[in-house]
Amino acid sequence: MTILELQGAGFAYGSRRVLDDISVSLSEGDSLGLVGESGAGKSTILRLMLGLAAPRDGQVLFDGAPLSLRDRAQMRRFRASVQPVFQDPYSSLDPRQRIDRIIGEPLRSLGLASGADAQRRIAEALDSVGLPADTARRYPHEFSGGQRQRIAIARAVVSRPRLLLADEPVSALDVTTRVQVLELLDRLRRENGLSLVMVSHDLTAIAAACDRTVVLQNGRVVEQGATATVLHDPQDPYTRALVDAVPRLPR
Ligand SMILES: Nc1ncnc2c1ncn2[C@@H]1O[C@H](COP(=O)(O)OP(=O)(O)OP(=O)(O)O)[C@@H](O)[C@H]1O
Repeated sequence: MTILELQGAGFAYGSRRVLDDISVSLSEGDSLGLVGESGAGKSTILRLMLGLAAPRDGQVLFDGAPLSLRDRAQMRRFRASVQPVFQDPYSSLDPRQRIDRIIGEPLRSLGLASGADAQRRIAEALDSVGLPADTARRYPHEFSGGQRQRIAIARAVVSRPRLLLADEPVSALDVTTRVQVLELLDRLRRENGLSLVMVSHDLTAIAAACDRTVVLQNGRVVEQGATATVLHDPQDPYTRALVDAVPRLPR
């Protein structure tokens, strides 16, 4: 079943059009990479997919129904189902809050669990990202970048979402940690049937995490398909230039 779909979506900041006629859909278990040079519109697509902005043209469908930012019941289901993971695990975690409070935030704001039930779900989320239970009682500054990104991912999965939207989730991390966080995302997908949209400049990360890839140029889709095909047999000259800029792509 389709979880989230953009149908002919267009967007503009003021009079400046930045997206045109974008159609992409995510079903259970799908993983989709969004690539394209800086300014191509990747983050803006994530904003539409997260319900942080409404498209000027076309529509966003959630479980087959148009997403309405004013429909509170629908937005509550949407927020529990579709969760973001941000780029920078340093600035995305409030340094004054204990980890259990940070991870429990979606449970509180969505009214999903409280008290012992919430603590159980926080412990489960920590376990699912490979962090020990005592992490809950500590503060962000006690953790490395990779551990912080695991904490951010624990916060993203605590509401038991169906879809994660990740904007450059590994670009702030060193190479070894990158691989570990990509493996974690892959395991969460396999074990929990999670779907993933990932924006990245790093085509190696896209190749590791995403079955399908959409290539954007100036707010338009120039190519989309199976990641292996898009990266190893690009049809569009723009995609070819992106791929040629990477010294070695894994086969
Ligand atoms: N708040 C804003 N106000 C005005 N223009 C914006 C705003 N945010 C983004 N833009 C413009 O919209 C276009 C698309 O930006 P967007 O951030 O979606 O691209 P991107 O592909 O994610 O880029 P990057 O890889 O650099 O993050 C760019 O031309 C950008 O300058």
